[in-house]
Amino acid sequence: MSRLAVIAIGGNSLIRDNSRQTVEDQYDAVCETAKHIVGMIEQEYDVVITHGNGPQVGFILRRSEIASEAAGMHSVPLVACGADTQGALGYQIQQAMDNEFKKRGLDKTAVALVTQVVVAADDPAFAKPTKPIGSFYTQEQAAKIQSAHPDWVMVNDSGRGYRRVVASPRPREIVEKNVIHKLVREGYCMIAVGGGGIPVIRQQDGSFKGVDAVIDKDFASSLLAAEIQADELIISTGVPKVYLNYGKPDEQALDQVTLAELKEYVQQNHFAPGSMLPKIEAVIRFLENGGRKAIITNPESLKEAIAGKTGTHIFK
Ligand SMILES: Nc1ncnc2c1ncn2[C@@H]1O[C@H](COP(=O)(O)OP(=O)(O)O)[C@@H](O)[C@H]1O
Ligand SMILES: NC(=O)OP(=O)(O)O
Repeated sequence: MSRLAVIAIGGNSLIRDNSRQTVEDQYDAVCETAKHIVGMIEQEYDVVITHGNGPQVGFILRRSEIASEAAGMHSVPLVACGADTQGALGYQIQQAMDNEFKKRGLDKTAVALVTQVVVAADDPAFAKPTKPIGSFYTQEQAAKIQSAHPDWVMVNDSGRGYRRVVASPRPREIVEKNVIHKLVREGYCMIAVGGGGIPVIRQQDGSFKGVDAVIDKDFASSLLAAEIQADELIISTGVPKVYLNYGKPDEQALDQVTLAELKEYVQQNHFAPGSMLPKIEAVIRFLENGGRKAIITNPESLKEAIAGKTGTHIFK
């Protein structure tokens, strides 16, 4: 049987730089990533692709707020903005994967599945926003925005600029996990848990209700990978490997690491909160919940990484 992998694509990795943020630019980046994932599928992998939406969900929310302020249009709740990103990015990934399958003569079909993820209504994250969304601002821009929008919470996002943050509760259950598992094992290339999943709470009568938040896609991907008993969790982001002393003169790439060593490095603060740290925590959760192997690398290194030639490989 093929190996089953959940592969998480970063929302930032689809926005290549601040001057290239159009929908067409994003599709180019998606096509580039799709080529690398199809290369992986050719190596006997069944794949569930998950993706981030941090930049995209923030753009949609801001557009809606501006239209509401300027033209009295109805505003769009954050949960609906997240659902919009699942559809729009899911469409792009599905089309790019299908086109690449055809180009290479592979009899495969990609399916983007709208995915809801259950969170706890009393998750403390609702009172303490931490998830960066939308554009990056300079310190001066951020100060101006903050005085115009006193209700916004803004943070410095890993030294890359200032961003608005929203609540990011912990994912607890993936509502559509069984259908994702069934379809991927039937040979479909699944695209699921987009943007970390649409956050919903389970009400007393058992019904679901959407809530305004953005779930971390690495945490949701880790949960999905554990729930469908994936062989590997692969996190595709902006760097080929994880580093100790990242960005410093004595930076050191990690090739193979055990779970115990990784936990040590977390204690030593090697991973930036809001960027690499959530990925590391997602890997730790996957390995503690029955997973055996995780890889962190960038899209262009995927094929080499699954062959063990690059990337950071983490084992139990
Ligand atoms: N220790 C580290 N090793 C490698 N990259 C790191 C480290 N600490 C922080 N980073 C940064 O984290 C980034 C990945 O986070 P981010 O861009 O938020 O993810 P995503 O691809 O999911 O959008 C890398 O591109 C790198 O700039
Ligand atoms: N939802 C989410 O985690 O998105 P990013 O990966 O783009 O931050």
